[in-house]
Amino acid sequence: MGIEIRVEGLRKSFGRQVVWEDVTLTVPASEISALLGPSGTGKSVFLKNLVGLLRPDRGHVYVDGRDVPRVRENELYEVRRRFGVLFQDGALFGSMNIYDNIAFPLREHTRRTESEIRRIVLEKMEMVGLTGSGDKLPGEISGGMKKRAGLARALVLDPEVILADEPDSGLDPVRTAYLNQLFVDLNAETGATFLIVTHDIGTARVLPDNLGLLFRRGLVMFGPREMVLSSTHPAVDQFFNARREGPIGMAEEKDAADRTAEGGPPRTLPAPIPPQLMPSDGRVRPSMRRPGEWLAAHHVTPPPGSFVDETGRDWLRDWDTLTADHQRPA
Ligand SMILES: Nc1ncnc2c1ncn2[C@@H]1O[C@H](COP(=O)(O)OP(=O)(O)OP(=O)(O)O)[C@@H](O)[C@H]1O
Repeated sequence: MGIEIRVEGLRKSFGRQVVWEDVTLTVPASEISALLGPSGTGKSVFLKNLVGLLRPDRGHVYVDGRDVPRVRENELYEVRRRFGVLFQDGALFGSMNIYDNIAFPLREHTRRTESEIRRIVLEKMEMVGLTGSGDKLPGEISGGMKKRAGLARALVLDPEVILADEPDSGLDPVRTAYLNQLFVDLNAETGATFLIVTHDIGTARVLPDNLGLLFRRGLVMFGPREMVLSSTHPAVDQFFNARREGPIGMAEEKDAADRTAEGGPPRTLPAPIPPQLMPSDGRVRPSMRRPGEWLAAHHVTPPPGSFVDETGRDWLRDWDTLTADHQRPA
């Protein structure tokens, strides 16, 4: 099962450059959360602070009662064991085949026998769809396969939290859709907490239970997907609707406060909220909310056309029928 990560008043700078300050949020246990933000807003730095690879200037990161920035070096190892981290490029060892790459954390951090290791590695390879590719070197496989190999390696120690830094960067839309489905399926199967950094608004709109946006040295918003996708906050609306008008500029130095006035109010309605991805094996994830649940509870009207999928099915209206079908064994 997953664990929650509670972040309080976190600040990080490099020299005189403040990356972000006063970041406070709770990444809920066993849910899928995604963190977005313009380039350079410190998303990768944030993930590194969670696992103690970087130390914040101040603030707390509570993981199961331990405050990560303040644990001793030997305790840090215990904390890190609970995380599986998928780095941007998969971070595979180029000279090792895929099997040995995936087996690496087990050989390094456990006393398991080679036959136990083999069972675990083959199981994780099957989970990510890499069965039969164990003998290949990283240089011989595609970018998408490298990401899945990195994911399998992140899974071998059965982590309670999975952090993935731009797992979809460089992938075509079809591979991205498969990878997103894989995240949903893994979350349903393992119950781990997922925090995914992505630039892909398509991913952000359909994959997570919760969404966050980093901008202007802070966390602008973090909360349920429906809340963020229906928000009228200028930066949130601009980012998740990919608009030019709004406070976010071409480069960080153009992200000046007065851009809101410059851009003026958005001239078009926000995009409809799509239905969330469901596990492919017919399960319903515990954190999966009814479409429109958050909106109804907060008296927010969703943008027109929301919750209708590409086949024209209306998930808001027909949720009971659609999920009844979904849960019926094939
Ligand atoms: N070890 C470091 N030393 C100094 N500065 C750093 C270090 N790591 C990151 N930075 C700076 O911190 C800022 C945030 O970097 P980070 O990689 O977290 O951004 P990001 O939001 O993940 O960007 P992108 O979306 O482009 O990947 C950048 O200005 C970067 O140059």
